[in-house]
Amino acid sequence: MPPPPPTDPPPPPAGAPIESPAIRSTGLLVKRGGTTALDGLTVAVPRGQVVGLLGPSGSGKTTFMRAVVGTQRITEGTVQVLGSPAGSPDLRRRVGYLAQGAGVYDDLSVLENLRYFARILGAPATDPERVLQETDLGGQAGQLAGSLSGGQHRRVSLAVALLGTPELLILDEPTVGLDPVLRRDLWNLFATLASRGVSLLVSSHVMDEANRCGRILLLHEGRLLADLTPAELLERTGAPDADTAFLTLLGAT
Ligand SMILES: Nc1ncnc2c1ncn2[C@@H]1O[C@H](COP(=O)(O)OP(=O)(O)OP(=O)(O)O)[C@@H](O)[C@H]1O
Repeated sequence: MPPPPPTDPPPPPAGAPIESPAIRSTGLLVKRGGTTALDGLTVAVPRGQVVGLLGPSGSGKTTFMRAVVGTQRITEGTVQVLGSPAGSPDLRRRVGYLAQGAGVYDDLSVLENLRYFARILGAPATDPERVLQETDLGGQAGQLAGSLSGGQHRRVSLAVALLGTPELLILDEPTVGLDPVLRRDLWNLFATLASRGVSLLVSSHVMDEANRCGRILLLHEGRLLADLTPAELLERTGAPDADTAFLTLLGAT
């Protein structure tokens, strides 16, 4: 009998310590106004995977992402990103961030926007063309950003986040407003980037998208409800799909 073909190593079991994670937060407490947005969040995001950050509206996803990129004032705790404290100057070019409502210049064309941001980041001159193709915006290169559809506009912001080939991508709801074909294409792009070693943290409301992630972090009221693989999510809850599984977990708290 020939030996069985090599297979990928299995993902670490839930709760196993992760060596040298892309992101590690410890006891992260964030108060925004009178609200506790993150309530002592301790979590590790592994490298080289697509990690989904999921949870209901107001559960703290955006706040966590802001803490990771260093734009969120932290009340207590620490966040380490690629081995440095969040917000360190050396992380600026190593981390790409797609914020909710991320701004591009509406009075510049798509390509002009990308060239502008590439210059600021010191990205290679060939990068704008590359990210245009990756986000399927080649046909809109010369169009003013202000005249794009909502989904196209969102993809320009995503293209900006991809400039410079960052090691870590923080993408806050990148697939909002996109049709199913574009959503599928983007998740395929995320998987390709992860296979090249890029670490991705991707937030979503759409539980269905959990299935496209290597690992998922479920947030609820600023706390970590679960840290597991999509298969473990279904196994643990006995639910037929991610939506039902999440509702089951929420009901169990
Ligand atoms: N600028 C702010 N001032 C006060 N409270 C805020 C502010 N921004 C967010 N919050 C509160 O912090 C908590 C976490 O919000 P956050 O935006 O991180 O959640 P989210 O999971 O990203 O939600 P959504 O999916 O709706 O974007 C919520 O209770 C929210 O009301």
